[in-house]
Amino acid sequence: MTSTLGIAVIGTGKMGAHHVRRFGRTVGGARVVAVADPDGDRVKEVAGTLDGASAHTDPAAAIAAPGVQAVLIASPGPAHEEAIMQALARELPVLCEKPLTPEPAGALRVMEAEQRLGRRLVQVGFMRRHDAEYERLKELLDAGGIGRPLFLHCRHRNASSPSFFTSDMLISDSVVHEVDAARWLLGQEITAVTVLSPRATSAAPEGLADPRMVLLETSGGAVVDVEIFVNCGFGYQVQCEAVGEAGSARIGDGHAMVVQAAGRWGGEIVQDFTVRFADAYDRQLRRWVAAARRGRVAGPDAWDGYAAAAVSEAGLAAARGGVRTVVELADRPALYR
Ligand SMILES: NC(=O)c1ccc[n+]([C@@H]2O[C@H](COP(=O)([O-])OP(=O)(O)OC[C@H]3O[C@@H](n4cnc5c(N)ncnc54)[C@H](O)[C@@H]3O)[C@@H](O)[C@H]2O)c1
Ligand SMILES: O[C@H]1[C@H](O)[C@@H](O)[C@H](O)[C@@H](O)[C@H]1O
Repeated sequence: MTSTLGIAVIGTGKMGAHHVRRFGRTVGGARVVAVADPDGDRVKEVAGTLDGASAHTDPAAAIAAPGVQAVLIASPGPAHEEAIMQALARELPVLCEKPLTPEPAGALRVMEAEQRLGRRLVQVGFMRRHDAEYERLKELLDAGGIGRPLFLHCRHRNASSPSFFTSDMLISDSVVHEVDAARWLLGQEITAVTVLSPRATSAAPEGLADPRMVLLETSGGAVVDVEIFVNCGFGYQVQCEAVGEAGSARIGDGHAMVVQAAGRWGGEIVQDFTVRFADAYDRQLRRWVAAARRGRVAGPDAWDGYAAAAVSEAGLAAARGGVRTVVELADRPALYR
């Protein structure tokens, strides 16, 4: 492998363009050599910011472009599986934005493809696992610092939702982060989901069930509550308080500076994920690049993407039926143990 990893970026919308900017600025050892997006103007604009990257409207062409050694997928969730399969057919390492696939069936097919290859090549962009605060909380829990965990109280607030957001996406696109974080922090699977939908905020677009309260039960007997509120108006907040038998620990309270002046004190609330998780995205990419150069993954894998999708599926059924829904999880293949 050459000293600089050649990357194809599939999907050059908000997140894809963000990742593209990281290569060459905060993430070394890799270079974007091809970009793809069905929106021809968009892909040309992003390619224009790069030195010599080819622009494609067909993702398959970008993945097959000369010099591509790894693939970063940042297209919408329903398009992930097809691009992953094209990358796996070439045995290329993949970093796929969350959700791996919106439904568990697609994730199972991805796992089957990896098992045929006999190795894990797919990493999922659950970037919270690379966030310094989440890492500290995980270390504390693993060291038994607050005793056996009983609860995780989570708040996940976005200032506003994009125009394409649906009520299902509050669960499959947003709460999916808490699902992965809870599985990772606790080292347990999610076994059942309950969803409560209070009266919607008047700030939400017509028909959007926002906010929601999602309750997750875990295989170790803990309970996780998640307030998901994607039109809260005031900013981007992701908080998590773990309560154990011997104490509690909380992350996500504040990230910006506090200014004291003219007889007042105060701070700003960050407005979106690109600011709150900037360091986590950098660390995620650096670790992925380092691992991809060795043909490995460095973080949540296809099993984690599958488990999260299975919980989302149960969550959507719970929301529709108004009842507690048990998560159906396949046996964990040996490759992912
Ligand atoms: N980890 C995070 O915090 C985070 C934050 C935002 C978005 N995301 C994820 O990133 C992905 C993209 O989200 P976004 O906010 O950038 O959306 P976006 O709508 O801004 O961008 C998506 C882009 O993909 C393109 N596209 C559509 N179909 C495609 C296909 N088949 N192949 C390639 N490109 C295609 C669109 O033209 C668009 O330019 C989603 O999976 C989303 O969940 C993750
Ligand atoms: O795609 C985004 C992204 O994953 C953010 O991290 C999350 O806060 C949003 O709710 C979601 O829509």
